[in-house]
Amino acid sequence: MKISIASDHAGFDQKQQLAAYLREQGHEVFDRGPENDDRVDYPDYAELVAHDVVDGVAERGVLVCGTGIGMAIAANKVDGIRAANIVSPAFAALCREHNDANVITLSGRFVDLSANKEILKTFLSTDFGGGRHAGRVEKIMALESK
Ligand SMILES: O=C(CO)[C@H](O)[C@H](O)[C@H](O)COP(=O)(O)O
Repeated sequence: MKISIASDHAGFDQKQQLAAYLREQGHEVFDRGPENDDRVDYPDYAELVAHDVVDGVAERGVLVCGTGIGMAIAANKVDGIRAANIVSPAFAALCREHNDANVITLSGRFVDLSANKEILKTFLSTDFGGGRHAGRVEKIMALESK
């Protein structure tokens, strides 16, 4: 799968490790930065990954900040993005099955690397359930033009 990933300074270490993990798993990874842990502003990186996803450069996006919250708020401002801030594999499965999330945002400060790897694996391997969820996701996307 083609995956775009980025972080801010708080998520930098885990972003590096998660990008390597995804490559080991055979994914094609576009690392949109940053290249070190100097302090940066997370919306700048959320924007890069969100555009990769809506432009079709990547099928999914991964964003890591201190909590994942700021990244989710920022990414969801881009039309076409359904970003979910996830801290457990169960929620990772549900954000795919029910919400067809195309971007996952992770916490680099409150969730450890091995838990985030498990969360990411679940996010990438779970399909959208469709059915009763499809109309709800369509209604979410229609909000962009209201
Ligand atoms: O947006 C966030 C909180 O919702 C992220 O966790 C950021 O990484 C955090 O705000 C960065 O904070 P810092 O004090 O500038 O390191």
